[in-house]
Amino acid sequence: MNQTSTWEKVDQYITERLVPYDAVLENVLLANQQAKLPAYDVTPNQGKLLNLLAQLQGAKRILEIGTLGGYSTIWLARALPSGGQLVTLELDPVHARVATANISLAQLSDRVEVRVGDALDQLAQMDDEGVEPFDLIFIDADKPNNPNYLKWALHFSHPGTVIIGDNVIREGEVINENSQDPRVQGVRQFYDLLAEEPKIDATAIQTVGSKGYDGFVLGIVK
Ligand SMILES: C[S@@+](CC[C@H](N)C(=O)[O-])C[C@H]1O[C@@H](n2cnc3c(N)ncnc32)[C@H](O)[C@@H]1O
Repeated sequence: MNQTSTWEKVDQYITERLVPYDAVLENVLLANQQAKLPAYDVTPNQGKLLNLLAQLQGAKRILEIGTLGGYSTIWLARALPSGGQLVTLELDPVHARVATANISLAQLSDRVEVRVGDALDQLAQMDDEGVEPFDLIFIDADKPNNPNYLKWALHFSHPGTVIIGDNVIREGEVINENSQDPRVQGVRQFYDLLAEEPKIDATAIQTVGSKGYDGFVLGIVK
């Protein structure tokens, strides 16, 4: 048995025991498939981890960069207390439309705002609007922009804000300094920035993602 398949089998074992079947989330994935969205959503086990981290943090305000069909959005928004708010940023209007319908299906429209457009433009606009800091920020969009998203995440944070970044292992390619893949290089710069940034304390955990062996960066703003 190779390493990746062992990880996948263990992940399946954990999911079967600790992530109960959820009709809404299953329908969300079906709607994404029917709308031909790429299947880049977090896995059920990763979704549950996001939900638990938001609960552990007591997050009342969450920012997500990269919505797709809203699968991770729903996991995160379910952790919000009443009156809580989640803002999610998505470039593709088709993805945003599917996500909006899925969020409505999950009965979370009252607490989720889907903002359509390039995330860097949206973040600058949010700054102009004087949007308040967030308690938890999930970065999961175009990986070459991860260093820019981290800078914005720090800008929209307060001491104690949790910052999470997805796809930071990339089947182990992250350790290939000569990789020609701009996503790998974006993630490597993300690590470099985290390492040199005194405002954040971070590490990464290896998990199984939608495309196999992958992981999350987890950080807390000092
Ligand atoms: C990996 S998917 C997000 C998956 C989602 N977080 C989930 O787990 O269900 C990345 C999303 O980021 C969006 N995206 C890519 N570049 C973007 C950009 N510059 N600004 C905003 N969204 C972007 C893509 O269209 C895609 O829907």
